[in-house]
Amino acid sequence: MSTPFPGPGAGPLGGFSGRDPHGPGLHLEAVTYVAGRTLLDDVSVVFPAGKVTALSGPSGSGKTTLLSIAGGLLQPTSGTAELDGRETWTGSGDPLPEVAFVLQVYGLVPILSARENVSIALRARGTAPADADEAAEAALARFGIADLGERQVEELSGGQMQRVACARGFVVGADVLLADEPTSELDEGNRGVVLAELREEAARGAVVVVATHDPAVVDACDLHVALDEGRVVQ
Ligand SMILES: Nc1ncnc2c1ncn2[C@@H]1O[C@H](COP(=O)(O)OP(=O)(O)OP(=O)(O)O)[C@@H](O)[C@H]1O
Repeated sequence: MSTPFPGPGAGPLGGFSGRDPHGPGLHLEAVTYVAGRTLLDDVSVVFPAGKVTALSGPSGSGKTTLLSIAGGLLQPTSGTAELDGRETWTGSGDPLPEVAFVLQVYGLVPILSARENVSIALRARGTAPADADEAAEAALARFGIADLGERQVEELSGGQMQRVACARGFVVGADVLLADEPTSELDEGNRGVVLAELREEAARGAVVVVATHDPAVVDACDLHVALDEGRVVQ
């Protein structure tokens, strides 16, 4: 079964061409990151609001590093990452409240239930516990795992954990959603579900960036930025 959510096609230079470079979105300008060696080298790219951008590249090409700088987890060695004119690096390594991540390593708390893992993302932002729990259940349902809400995360399969991580990232309704390989453990049907949800987030105006190795995911995105050895090659 092919993905039921084909995008308009991710053309060459999709991350750059044909758009106002100053439009709403996440703007990275001449970003370089050095940690022993140069991991990102003079990267300038725009992730526009309302679009899903695929970030592809071989393993080790710098995708996670780029997402981390884009979302304010890491300070660039030089250059800037700005969300609508505001630097995402706030000096602490905490992301802006407008930014949500789906992390490649999930970052779930193993002894908490799936619902609790999703709920805490909202509670941390000040949502009342009962409302957060209700929204968490709805978010789990978006990814087809409503029945797993009470299960401890350490009892779940890799793919189930990945869907909990997706629910936790998506539940916030953030202005910026940065998803690092969110479909790597999923079968084709569940990959289609995640792609549809990514498109929903963009449709409500969010900046959505998805790091991926999967050509089917790239094809389903609106735009495509490719990295190789820390440089943008497409
Ligand atoms: N804190 C760090 N210090 C030194 N090197 C690092 C650090 N973090 C990542 N690296 C290296 O930087 C390079 C880019 O890593 P990164 O995780 O960004 O790549 P990636 O494209 O996301 O890879 P993958 O597809 O395997 O997840 C790799 O060679 C990695 O070993």
